[in-house]
Amino acid sequence: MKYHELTIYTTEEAVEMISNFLHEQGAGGVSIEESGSLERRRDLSFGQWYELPLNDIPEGFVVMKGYFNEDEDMDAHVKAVRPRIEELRTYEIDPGPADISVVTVDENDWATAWKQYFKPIRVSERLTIKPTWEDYEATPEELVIEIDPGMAFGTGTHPTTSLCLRALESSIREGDEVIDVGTGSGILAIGAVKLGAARVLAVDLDPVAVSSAIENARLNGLEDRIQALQSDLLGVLKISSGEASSWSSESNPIEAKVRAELAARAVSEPLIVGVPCDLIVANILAEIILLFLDDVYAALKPGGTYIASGIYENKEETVAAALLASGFEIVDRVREDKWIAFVAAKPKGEG
Ligand SMILES: C[S@@+](CC[C@H](N)C(=O)[O-])C[C@H]1O[C@@H](n2cnc3c(N)ncnc32)[C@H](O)[C@@H]1O
Repeated sequence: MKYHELTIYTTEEAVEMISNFLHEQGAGGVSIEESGSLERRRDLSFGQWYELPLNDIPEGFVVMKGYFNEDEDMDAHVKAVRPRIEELRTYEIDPGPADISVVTVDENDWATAWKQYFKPIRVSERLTIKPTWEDYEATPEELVIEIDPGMAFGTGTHPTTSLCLRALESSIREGDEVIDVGTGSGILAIGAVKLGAARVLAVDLDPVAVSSAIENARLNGLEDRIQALQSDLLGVLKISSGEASSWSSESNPIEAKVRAELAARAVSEPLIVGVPCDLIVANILAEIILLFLDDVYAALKPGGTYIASGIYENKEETVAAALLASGFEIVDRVREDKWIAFVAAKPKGEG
């Protein structure tokens, strides 16, 4: 299968806006190559992210790539995006040269090109992430997460992921039942079990991520303790409890599909995590975190922990206020680069 790759040469200050434009045009993923950086930053809503070699992009500039399906009308997308980028200048955001080009790439090249830059990495005191294709000799106290993220987000080297893994390391108690929302490659679910969780329900809206999480759970020998399902946020809990009042199959086709699947497998595959559970972790965008705080609160036991990541510094106070308004206590804020993860607790004695 082939993809169109739309490339825009622009500035760091315009990145967030242009990324939104590309998503609004229907890009399935966006990658960002920065000056002197080893990283492509994460896609802002879909979750694609991978590493690149050092490059010669000047300081302050970036190369963004939006990925579109083969059958998309790329001329129309370029026509739609170009004036919106130019309009940024009227808001005193400088998009730089904003050159746009389109090439068609083979999915296989795209899906595997990053692999050579993904190496074993120690992300916390005890956890090391190891690509499945690399040799690595772990020390006895190290917990190794084997990962082949494929097309799903979650190599563990992105700050939003490593913040979650560190927060999990300090929060998980032996035998905890955990839900991982937006599991991507399943990296946090696997990390949670390695750190002592009894079982993890791992959900993602993207079926590619669900398959990747299932495969990675298997690679780590944890298929009995990690259940990966497609779900829009915590929608799967409502389906399994038979409570479907807040949405209908017409308005949410994914949930309709999941409901049908669960109904078909209801006897053979009930949810492996009891709700309310001990800990929920979500590494998704701040905007999405804000959408389902009440559902997270309801799905946690009193005294339970919520680790919320994927929050860029400009959204820190909005998320903090929303957590408090939903009834959570903020236990900790951890940061890396300009990303923040919150560790919050549902107060003991709350129903
Ligand atoms: C930033 S990635 C996190 C992946 C992994 N948990 C990690 O920490 O590296 C965010 C993930 O959330 C998923 N996602 C986005 N919106 C979602 C939604 N409404 N419901 C469930 N998952 C969603 C994306 O498909 C993506 O896999």
